Amino acid sequence: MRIAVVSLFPEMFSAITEYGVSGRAVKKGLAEVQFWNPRDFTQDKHQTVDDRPYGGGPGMLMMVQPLEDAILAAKAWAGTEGDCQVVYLSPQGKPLQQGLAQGLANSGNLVLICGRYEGVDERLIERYVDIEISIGDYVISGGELAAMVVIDSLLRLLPGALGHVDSAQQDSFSEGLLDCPHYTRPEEYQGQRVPEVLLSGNHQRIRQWRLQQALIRTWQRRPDLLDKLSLSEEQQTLLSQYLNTQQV
Ligand SMILES: CN1CCN(C(=O)c2nonc2N)CC1
Repeated sequence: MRIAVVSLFPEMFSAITEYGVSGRAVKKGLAEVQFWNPRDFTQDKHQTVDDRPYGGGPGMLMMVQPLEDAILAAKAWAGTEGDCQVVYLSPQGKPLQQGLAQGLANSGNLVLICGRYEGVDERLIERYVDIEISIGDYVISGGELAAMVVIDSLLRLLPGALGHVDSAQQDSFSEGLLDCPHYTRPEEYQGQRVPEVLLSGNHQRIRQWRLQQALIRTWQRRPDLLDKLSLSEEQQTLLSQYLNTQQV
């Protein structure tokens, strides 16, 4: 998988290309990440990359010519092996959720456009962008952090990225549920013991306990997620067992 990033600050991306699960995925060659900086495509001695908005108002936009030339170069690289999707990160985009991350991980190559200043000319979005993606209903200083969140969320889903094939499956949201509680040594910490079932060695009981805890946590913290799910018979039984103890 090739991921082309168009950004004025490519150095920021070492946070995901050089550390942790995402860094190991890149090192293993599960994905190639390359960068195209619009500043390298400027044609003036000052290397200007911003421009004033028509209609006035505060702030600047990314200058069209350097950005477009960077996008074309990125597409040329990302598009050489099959088709590629062009993503623009913005608060106006489709909210990033686990299903979208999985879809991106299963898709072909990607071009990620990171806006700065007040954003980019709408005509470039119309001409080149296949999907706008938002990481949340808030405004950050540029598209780079959002692009890193998108890249990290999809890299960990690539086959071979995680040590244990089940890890991604057991993550929060993998079945539309929040994650269950986790425990490690010591067995007793300041008077609090690890739940006995986790010490039992009974894998079926442990699986069921973890699933029930995930259902309870989702019911308590994100009932909106439960509303979207059609629970399996086992999931319904496990949640009902808990709710019956709560006189809900
Ligand atoms: C131009 N620039 C504005 C700020 N920005 C975001 O707030 C954002 N991106 O993706 N999800 C978000 N929220 C990125 C693009």
